[in-house]
Amino acid sequence: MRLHRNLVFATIDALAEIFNEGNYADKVIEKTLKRDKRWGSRDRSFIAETTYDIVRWKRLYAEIAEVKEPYKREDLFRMFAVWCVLRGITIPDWPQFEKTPERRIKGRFDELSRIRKFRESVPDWMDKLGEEELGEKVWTKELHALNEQAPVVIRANKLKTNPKELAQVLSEEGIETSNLRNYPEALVLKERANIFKTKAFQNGLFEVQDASSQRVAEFLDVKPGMRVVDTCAGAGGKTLHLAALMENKGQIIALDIYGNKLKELKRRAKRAGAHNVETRSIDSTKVIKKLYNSADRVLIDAPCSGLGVLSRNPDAKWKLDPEFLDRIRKTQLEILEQYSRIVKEGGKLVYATCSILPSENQKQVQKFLKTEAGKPFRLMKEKVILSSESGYDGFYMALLEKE
Ligand SMILES: C[S@@+](CC[C@H](N)C(=O)[O-])C[C@H]1O[C@@H](n2cnc3c(N)ncnc32)[C@H](O)[C@@H]1O
Repeated sequence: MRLHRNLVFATIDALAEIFNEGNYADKVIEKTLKRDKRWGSRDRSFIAETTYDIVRWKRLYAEIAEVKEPYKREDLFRMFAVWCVLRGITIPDWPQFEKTPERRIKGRFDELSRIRKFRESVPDWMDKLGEEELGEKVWTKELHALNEQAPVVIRANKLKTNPKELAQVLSEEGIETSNLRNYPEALVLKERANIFKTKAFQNGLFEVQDASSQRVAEFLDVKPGMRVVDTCAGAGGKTLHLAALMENKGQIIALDIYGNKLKELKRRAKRAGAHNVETRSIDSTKVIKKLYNSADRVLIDAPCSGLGVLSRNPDAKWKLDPEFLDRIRKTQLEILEQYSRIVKEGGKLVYATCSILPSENQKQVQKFLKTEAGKPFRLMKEKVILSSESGYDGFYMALLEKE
């Protein structure tokens, strides 16, 4: 691989913004890719993938390069040189890479690879917590899986198409996919591509949604004609899936505390042809109280650490901290206690997170069942999806019935 100066410089600029200014990697990359219209798809994927790679391996690379935060530009070039050496890419003879100690880099890599927190590149506190909660064996395997690049999975929108037909349409647009066994609506891309540009996407034939995430709406056991409340709907990944499972019949009320996310949800629902979705912003407790005892099904896709989706969002390793986790666990329990009241008698509730920590998952459900609001509920089943076992995101979901 020959490195192009403008692409490497764009990557270094993006890294400076992510590491030193604390901006979100996806947003920074999106902005960086708009910088030069002449960049083709290969150039764009070089910038995106290299930036994500160096974000993912930040601790390991910084340790090998012997640099400390806040990183100066020359430090970022040193980390970039580590990336090159470990991938067997010839270092260009630019002044920025003068005297790159290739042998020393390889030696340091071998040394540090013996220690999990360096090998898998995570902060000390996260490594300790993961081991405490999951045990040494599971955490080691899981962490390794969460450092793999995530495959691109899409969900065929059954309101408009089916996986077979969609695969054909995408193939005609030059995008090859394969089926995913046991995931009835999913297709996985054989090669990464900018699928948002396809006509199929613009016509609402699919959504990008990880395979594990596609399990959540299924778990809620919805039927056409039901009244369903999606309480933490965000931009509507699961809402749209629910609409498809309900064949557009019945009612879905999508809630979130952020109005801008719900705006995006509405745009996506229109594209997907989902007509039974109504959005409501939670701007006071009244919004929730008005819905008490009214829904056949309630989904709580709770805000969480996102530790199950590190392969998609490696940035979270550096943005999360133990205080945030404490706060989010409190919020999760409050949400469970309040929003569960929306379920009517005989109705069902799914509590889901994209975390793999029992303290955000099973333990929260157990705590909830002991509260006043939890008393009428019975845990019907729960599913723990580990990335190391499924090959997709880590997720948790619990189905509860109100008796
Ligand atoms: C895991 S995300 C939801 C993802 C979304 N369901 C999807 O499938 O695309 C959690 C969502 O909860 C929202 N949220 C955070 N605190 C909340 C609260 N107290 N009540 C309702 N929603 C909340 C966040 O804005 C975020 O959109």
